[in-house]
Amino acid sequence: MNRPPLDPPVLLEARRISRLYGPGKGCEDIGFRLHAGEVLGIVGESGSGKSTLLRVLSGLEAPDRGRVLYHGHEGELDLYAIGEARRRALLRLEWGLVHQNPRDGLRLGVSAGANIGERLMALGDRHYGQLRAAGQDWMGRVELDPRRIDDVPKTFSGGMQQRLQIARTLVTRPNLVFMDEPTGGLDVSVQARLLDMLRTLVRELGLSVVLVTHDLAVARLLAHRLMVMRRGRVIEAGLTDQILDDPQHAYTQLLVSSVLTP
Ligand SMILES: Nc1ncnc2c1ncn2[C@@H]1O[C@H](COP(=O)(O)OP(=O)(O)OP(=O)(O)O)[C@@H](O)[C@H]1O
Repeated sequence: MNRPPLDPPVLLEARRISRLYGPGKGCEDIGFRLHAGEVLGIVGESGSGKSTLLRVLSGLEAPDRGRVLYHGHEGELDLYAIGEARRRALLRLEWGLVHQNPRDGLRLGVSAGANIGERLMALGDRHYGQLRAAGQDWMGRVELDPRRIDDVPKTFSGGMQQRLQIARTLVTRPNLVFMDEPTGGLDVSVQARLLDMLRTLVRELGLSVVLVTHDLAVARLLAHRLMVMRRGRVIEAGLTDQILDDPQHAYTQLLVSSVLTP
């Protein structure tokens, strides 16, 4: 993907973040800036610290050291200097989180329409007809049959559940989206279609995304920039095409030549 034009404002900034469970386990001394409209991919083999970093960035786990700054509707917020309640509110109202396993992001026992409408209701939307219309509209956008709006996600396939989770996340037009292996755990053909759909949505909505993936094909298609992690540290960072076409670090070269990809 090409970089977005102009020089959009910084949305999220990580300053020397560390969260370590043991030597090389977790993430260490990570710094970057995410600009509005940009997709930042965090890649690396299993255990390199990608999910730990994402949890810290998305307000779910405090770092041992460092700061996460978010430049949102209220100006600059230091994520771990504000209270837990405000952090949770950010995740509910301004951010979106797409889990690898849709079951972690959906309420399986309530209808597809309610799953989508719920986040809008959290923003104050109470009009039943509008919530239902938004549910149908978003089901269509993620290529789910809107006639299944009253069905519960338990009756959907894994790929369909992931689409629904994406609809539920994006319906509120979040300012910032975190995605953890959004196509992981799905059949290859299902992955390809989902990836295509995600790419279209990211482009159309101009989403700002932090994306964790071990799959370089996913990173290539979605991310403008990449950070390559190994044993908790970023060993290489830059534009996606540069990193994947001309990796400088020996580990990245191995990763790109697929030797290390699971
Ligand atoms: N809560 C925890 N307690 C102890 N160790 C942890 C915890 N969470 C992660 N780790 C360890 O930190 C390291 C990094 O894990 P993390 O899940 O961040 O890696 P990852 O790159 O996301 O891997 P994967 O792709 O397999 O999810 C691993 O060695 C893991 O065992």
